[in-house]
Amino acid sequence: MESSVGANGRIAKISAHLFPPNSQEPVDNHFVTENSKLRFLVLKFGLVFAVVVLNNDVGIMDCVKVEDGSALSRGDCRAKGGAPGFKVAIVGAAGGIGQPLAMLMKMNPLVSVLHLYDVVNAPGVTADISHMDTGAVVRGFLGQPQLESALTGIDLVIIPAGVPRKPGMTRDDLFKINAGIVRTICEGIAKACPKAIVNLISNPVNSTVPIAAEVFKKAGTYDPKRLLGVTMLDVVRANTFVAEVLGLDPREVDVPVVGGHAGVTILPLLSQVKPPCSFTKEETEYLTNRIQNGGTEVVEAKAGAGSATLSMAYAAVKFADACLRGLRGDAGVVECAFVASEVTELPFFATKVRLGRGGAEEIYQLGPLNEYERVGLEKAKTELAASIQKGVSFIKK
Ligand SMILES: NC(=O)C1=CN([C@@H]2O[C@H](COP(=O)(O)OP(=O)(O)OC[C@H]3O[C@@H](n4cnc5c(N)ncnc54)[C@H](O)[C@@H]3O)[C@@H](O)[C@H]2O)C=CC1
Ligand SMILES: O=C([O-])CC(=O)C(=O)O
Repeated sequence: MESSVGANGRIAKISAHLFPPNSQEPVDNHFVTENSKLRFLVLKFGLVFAVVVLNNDVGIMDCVKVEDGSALSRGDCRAKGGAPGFKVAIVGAAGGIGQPLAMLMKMNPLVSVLHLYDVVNAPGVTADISHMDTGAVVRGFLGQPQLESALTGIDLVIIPAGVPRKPGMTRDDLFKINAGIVRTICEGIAKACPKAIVNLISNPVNSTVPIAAEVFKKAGTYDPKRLLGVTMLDVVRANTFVAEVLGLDPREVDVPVVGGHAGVTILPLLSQVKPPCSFTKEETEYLTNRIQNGGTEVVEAKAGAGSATLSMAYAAVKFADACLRGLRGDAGVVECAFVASEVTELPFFATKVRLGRGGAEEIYQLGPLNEYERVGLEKAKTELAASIQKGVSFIKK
């Protein structure tokens, strides 16, 4: 491929490899797409960007591939001076959750490479996020043909892909559309990054996690420790609402939330709140209802414009960061997640888990429950059993 800025040897080399012929290999800091018009625009954008960046000796282009296949210079796939880190992919990166999540992950010092994949609008989000002067190198991927490239070599995949609720809908009403989306993405993960940790956000989580597990089992890649349904938003809400009642800073409050991620399956264990405290019956009922219906509260307030996105992006980053610290080998990283479990008779259940190099390395028991929580647990299990079975049957049918 000829370049109009061929006078500069370095740029000529870059331009020759922006879109390697017949290559599935994504090119760093460029949007990879099948659309030739878009390719041309992106190529132009990439060249202009390369000129600016190289002239200013800024590290973000340090990883552009050159003829001999090695990195152009200096950074080996991370921004100049950037600490070694993990490769993270966001699938559904152009969505309401995906965009702020991409922004926050670009700010995370544990991330060295950030892949942004979506079936629409990924070029704009990628260009936008890539201008942030933080360490992670950003690459964008658009559409199904790019899914495998987006996932290759990835350590942690975060999935906020799929449709959100509108007022009057339950999370289960999303199953029809989101089940197929999650299946396709998980087939891609099984092929391209079978050892990655997966953070699954797409609803209904109580069914999509079993779907993902069945896809991985079929592919022979299933490692139950590496598949985590994200229930962090329930914990974030519980901490906030409990702190309000207690008159504390929410950062000082820790509420375990177990079960699943829909209605009565969301079971806050108010008897185990830290710092130790007690609630009246009225407070317990108010808090339990508010935590269980936090998602609906946002759906109704947004009045048709979707569900929680900003608080979810915050919660997703909090959880992803915990997973990355676990991967790094940090001790004592404990968060709640919906995982394969033997804590109850159900095959999946959300509890506190210890995150380590292998994912959810230890799954904690429920601990002592009071009578109110024991009744709640039975209700949660009944609904959860049906949602789990629905997910399993979707793949096994
Ligand atoms: N686990 C949790 O606590 C929460 C889960 N959610 C769920 O997260 C999901 C996403 O919510 P929003 O970001 O608000 O929705 P959104 O509609 O704003 O964004 C979804 C994104 O997914 C993309 N997408 C659709 N099909 C795809 C595919 N096959 N591959 C990759 N990307 C695809 C869309 O193009 C869109 O950009 C919903 O299912 C929602 O219910 C939302 C809030 C909390
Ligand atoms: O309520 C929804 O549909 C989105 C969600 O899962 C939440 O906000 O907890």
